[in-house]
This record gives sequence, structure tokens and C-alpha cells, in this order.
Amino acid sequence: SSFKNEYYDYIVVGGGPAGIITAERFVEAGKKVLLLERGVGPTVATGANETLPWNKDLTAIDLPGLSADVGSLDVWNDYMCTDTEGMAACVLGGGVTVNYMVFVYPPAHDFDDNNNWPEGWKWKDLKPAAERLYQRNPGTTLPSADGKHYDQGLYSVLSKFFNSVGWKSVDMISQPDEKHQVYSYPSWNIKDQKRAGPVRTYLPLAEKHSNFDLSLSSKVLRVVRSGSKVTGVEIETASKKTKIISLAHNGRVVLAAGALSTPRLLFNSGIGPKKQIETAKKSGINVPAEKEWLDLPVGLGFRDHPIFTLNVQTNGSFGIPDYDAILNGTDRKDISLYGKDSGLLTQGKHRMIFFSSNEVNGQTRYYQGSCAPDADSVLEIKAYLTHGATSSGVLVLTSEQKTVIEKSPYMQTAGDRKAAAAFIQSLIKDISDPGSGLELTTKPNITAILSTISSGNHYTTTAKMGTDDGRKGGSSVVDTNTKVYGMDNLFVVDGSIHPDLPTGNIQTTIMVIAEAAAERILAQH
Ligand SMILES: Cc1cc2nc3c(=O)[nH]c(=O)nc-3n(C[C@H](O)[C@H](O)[C@H](O)COP(=O)(O)OP(=O)(O)OC[C@H]3O[C@@H](n4cnc5c(N)ncnc54)[C@H](O)[C@@H]3O)c2cc1C
Repeated sequence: SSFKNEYYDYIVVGGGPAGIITAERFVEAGKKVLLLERGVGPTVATGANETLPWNKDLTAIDLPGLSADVGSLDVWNDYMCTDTEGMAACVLGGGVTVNYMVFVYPPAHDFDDNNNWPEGWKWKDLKPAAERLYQRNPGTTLPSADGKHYDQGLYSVLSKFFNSVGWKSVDMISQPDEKHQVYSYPSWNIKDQKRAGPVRTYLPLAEKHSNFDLSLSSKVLRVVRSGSKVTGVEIETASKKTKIISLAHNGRVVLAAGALSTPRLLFNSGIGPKKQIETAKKSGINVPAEKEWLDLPVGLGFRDHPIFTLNVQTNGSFGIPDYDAILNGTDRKDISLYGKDSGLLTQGKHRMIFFSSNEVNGQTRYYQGSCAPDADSVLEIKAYLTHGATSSGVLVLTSEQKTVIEKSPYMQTAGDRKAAAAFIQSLIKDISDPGSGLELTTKPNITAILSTISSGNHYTTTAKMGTDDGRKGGSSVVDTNTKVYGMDNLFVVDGSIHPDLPTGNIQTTIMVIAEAAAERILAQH
């Protein structure tokens, strides 16, 4: 693309969910907007041409029934970032393009307890933003047009089990505040039988306007500063050429590169702990002169949901779909049902989501369980320790420009360890009851389960929002208008700014916060 220098009121960096949503809202407000995304487009409408052999309008990424197997798709390696710690996607749509589509409406308590979200960001303040999101991108627990849930062997076994131990069935969309001893059909980010998300539900609205430009394969290296003012961004194009795009007078840069990549952009721009800025400089980035460095706690306070995995043998009748047959078109039965907007292929990976909580020393911690078939009659529970967890870690930069974990964000506090052990133990006890019809596939060993943690991939808090200015010894990098402390016109809107973890999978909360952030930013422009 040819960039129009000194034209854009807003340069948004990163075309993940947060970036697309904010960019679209700026466009609607009549601002001239450039959205810069380092990756390519994953849908036919955004330039992908690797479509399914049996449907030339759909890529494998679009088809909900293949999302469980997304890691085996040819495009997986093309889409995943190679310079972040943990998993992130470097493709238009960000994580939402490759994720398992679990779409958890956040409960009010996520914002209202623990005092982590500042005034102005409580649920009463955010509810209108959530409603704007749900109107465009509602999610569904029943994606099949014929009104049926498919492949219900797992759900049938597990719902019986949970009923027998006193849990109850809820609809996680219409009852988002029910998060204790409840289970639900999964809510998925699916619309019109396809993977939804801002690439489908927001981007086309922006593209209707002449004041919107999207540039793919455009990796931003840093923001260009003159003291506290951002004047533009330096980008690297697909052919490895660098160039500077300048903002309009009074323009703004909004970072939405994700919680693992926004810190790199800040370090590269002279914002963060001194050591990280020095590392950025060593890596060859043209960082500002030292007198312009802003000492803010970027990368500190890094958080994520730890996952504990349980595999359970059941007496149910279910298994893993034949993904090859779906991909190559030989699974005629499911493909023909999909042709009628129905059936297994309209659904995502999981068959049930459950939630619960426990209290240890006065602190309530929440848990989400995502349940999917693992083998014939064997199910896998991915149990996440979520909202209320008190651990945090540190994310830093290497001189190869990779973000890496210096201190793990998982299970750092005695409270987290005690609470997670108690929750898993009680689940194991119920599963191991001879009458349950269930049995762990390996000998129940709580220490082994707790020490084999996998990442939730729900990263937050690397550029925290709050009222305690990080330059003055506080923990916050952005203020309650999402503006970076010490800067006049630099904002952050992605998962980095969340000061707390949500109770469930995070993408819905990411989108709600982006909706709210766009409104705050526009209110002063
Ligand atoms: C494998 C996986 C499975 C997941 N499963 C679920 C799930 O089922 N449900 C759920 O709710 N959440 C899930 N998540 C998490 C969810 O997808 C992310 O939390 C969410 O996408 C974060 O949104 P974001 O806008 O903050 O950042 P991202 O989604 O990371 O988007 C950042 C965007 O910025 C771009 N970018 C980065 N650096 C630059 C740069 N320098 N210049 C230009 N562009 C840049 C990236 O390419 C990307 O498009 C999953 C994540 C992963 C990785």
C-alpha cells in the first residue's frame, strides 16, 4: 500500500480483536484511520486463497468443526508468531483466528470484586460496551440451524455426573453471573455457521468507509516520538524495507499488538524498565535518546490462567471426529448436513464447559473446565485457575527481539497453590467415587497434576491500567483513559491493560474492553 503521511488521525497497531474493534469505532466517528497488521488475511474476503476442497468460499479456519484440529492445519505455522513467549497468532484477527472459539460472557464480579479494575471500569460502566459487542458478535450455544446439539455422548455422561454431585445446568450466555458449581453447553464465537470474531463482524463495516485503510504484512517496529508526543510509527514491510508513517497533527497511535507483543513495541519506543530499553537498543532498534526514556513497569505484573489437565475414562459413547475426512471432503454425511447449515461441523471442539469456585483465606478463586473428547469414551478436562488467582510474573525482551518469560506467572502464591490443590482434589474425589461411572486414566496424583501446568494463552497485565502512575512507583502503565503515562497521544487497548484475569476464556472480555476503550479515547478527541 502507499501510506498517506500526515493524514491519519489514528494509527492502530495490530489487527487482532482489540485492534479491529477500536479501529472500526474510530472510523465510524469519522476519523481517518490506518490499521497496521503484521500478518496476512485468513478469510477469502481478506485475501486467503487456500480454501476447502469442497467449498471455495471457506478456508479451514472458517469451519467450526475443524477448530479442534487447528494445530494440524497447514496454515498453523504460517499464522503463529515466532517471536513471542507462549502462543500468539501473527495473522489478521490475532488469536481469534486460531483459537478454540470458546466465548465466555464475563460475569459482573470479574470487574467488581478484588479492586483491580479502577473506577470507571466496573461492570455498570462496561455493560453498554458489552451490549454493543454482543449485538454484532453474540456467540452461540446452539450454532446448528436445525436447533440440535450434535455428538452429545460426552455431555450426557458428564451432565449425569455433575447432577449427581449437586451441580446445576445453566446457559452460560443468558446466565453469565452463575459461576459456581454449574455446567453449560459451550458458548462459541460462531455466527452463520462460521468462525466469527471482528474480522467478520467489525472489519467489513470499517471497510465500507473511505477514511479507513488496512495494511497487511506491515510490522510496526516502534512508535516515533518527539518527547512525550508520538509523531508516527516505523514499520517493516514484507520485503523487509523500513519506513516511517507520520500522524496527522493531533493524531494518535493506539497499540493493540497483544499482551505478548505490545510490551516489545513499548520497549522499542523507549518506554519500560531501563534494562528492557537497553536490550531493545542492543537489538538494533532506533530507540529514542536516553533522556526521553519513560521508566514504566511494562512487562511486570504479567498474568495468565494456568491449566491443569485430567483425562477421564467414561462408559459413554463418543470419540474424536475424523478430521482428515472433513478436510478432504470424504465425510459426506457431515458435509452434506453442513450444506444445510446444520450438524457437527457447525460446532467447536468442546462439548461442555463448567465453572466453580472456592474460598481460601477469604479470597475467592474461580475455575473453568473445558471438556472435549480425547479418545473413544475418554474425555479431557482442561481445568483453568481463573479470576481471583493472585500470581503474576515478568515478561522481558531478548536482544533477538523475542519476548520471553523471566518469571513464570503461574502458581507463585501459597494461596493459589492451596486453592488449586483443594479444587482439583475435590474434583478427583467425586470422579473416583465408585458410583460415578468415571475413572481417571492415570493414578490420581494431585502433585503431578498440579505441577504439569500448561499455559492458558490468556495473557494480560503487561501494560496495566490503573490510577497509580508507574513513573511514581505505582504499578500502572496506562491511565483510566488507556493513555500511556507520560505520553500525550499514545494508547493501549489490548489484553496488556487488563488489571485482572477473567473467570473464563478471555476473548469476549478483550472485545468488551476494546469497545469501552474506543469510547474513552474518542471522548477526548
Ligand atoms: C491457541 C490459542 C487458543 C485460544 N483459545 C481461546 C478460546 O477458545 N477462547 C478465548 O476466549 N480465548 C482464546 N485464546 C485467547 C485469545 O485468542 C486472545 O486472548 C486474544 O486473541 C487476544 O486479543 P488481543 O487483541 O489482545 O491480541 P492478539 O489476538 O494477540 O492480536 C494482536 C495482533 O497484533 C498483531 N501484531 C503483533 N505485533 C505487531 C506489530 N509489531 N506490528 C503489527 N501488528 C502486530 C498480531 O499479528 C495480531 O493480529 C486463545 C489463544 C491462543 C493463542
